[in-house]
Amino acid sequence: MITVSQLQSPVSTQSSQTVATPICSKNIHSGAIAAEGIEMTFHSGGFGSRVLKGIDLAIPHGSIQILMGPSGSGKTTLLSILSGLLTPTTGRVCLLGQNITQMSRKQLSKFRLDHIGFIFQGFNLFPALSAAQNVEVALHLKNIRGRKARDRAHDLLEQVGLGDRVHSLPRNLSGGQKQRVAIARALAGNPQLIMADEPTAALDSQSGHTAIELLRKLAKEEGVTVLMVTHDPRILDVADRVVHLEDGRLTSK
Ligand SMILES: Nc1ncnc2c1ncn2[C@@H]1O[C@H](COP(=O)(O)OP(=O)(O)OP(=O)(O)O)[C@@H](O)[C@H]1O
Repeated sequence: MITVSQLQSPVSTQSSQTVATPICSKNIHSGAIAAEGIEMTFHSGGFGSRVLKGIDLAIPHGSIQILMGPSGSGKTTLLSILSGLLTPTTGRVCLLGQNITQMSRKQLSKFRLDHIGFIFQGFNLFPALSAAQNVEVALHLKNIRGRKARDRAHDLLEQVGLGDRVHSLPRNLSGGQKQRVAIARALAGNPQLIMADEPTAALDSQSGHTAIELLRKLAKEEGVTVLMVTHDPRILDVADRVVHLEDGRLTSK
């Protein structure tokens, strides 16, 4: 599992970027998310554990893709590699036509901030900040401040069904409500890609439905590409494709 603190490395949006951004070749990588020959081996105590054994994946813009598989099969590892949080042992990942595997750390941090919304487990909200302020933090990272940030945060919380809880502190919210604040925060920067690890796991039936409908709308009406790990059967109805990770390889069923 990945925590939000790993996702939110502080990034200066003002940095002067002089290094050219690595571009992917058009023939293979015209979709939103593409991966080629991804392998991942973890080393510990002198042993190597080969978790991913050659993953190829192409996900079109505006689609909802689900990644399933048994516990320990490498779903979180793959999602982390596809979102640039982990570097694969071999292979390359192209997001929105850019080769993230060749990016410098600085380029990658900026790319994630500009283009990816993360909804991962362990929502890690700032305990002293209200729901709205937690969302505003994500907007500040994108240089959206003041009234504009407040209005947008309230609007996002409204969309996830928390319009009446904008001033609540995390300790006064249920697990499902906190998860919805985390979803609102992930959407704050209008990301083109959403990477989610069990986004509806903590949600009751009504909240789960609201979150799923929101993701569906983002994909179908705004062309956002959603890749998520989930076991939630409710999401299968809105998915364009479900891929299964088994024994280090992907199968499409
Ligand atoms: N940083 C790491 N170092 C060593 N091994 C790791 C590391 N991260 C993951 N693993 C191992 O890789 C395998 C896949 O882990 P991963 O968390 O990706 O699986 P998962 O399918 O997401 O599991 P779950 O559904 O239980 O969350 C596991 O055997 C895990 O122990």
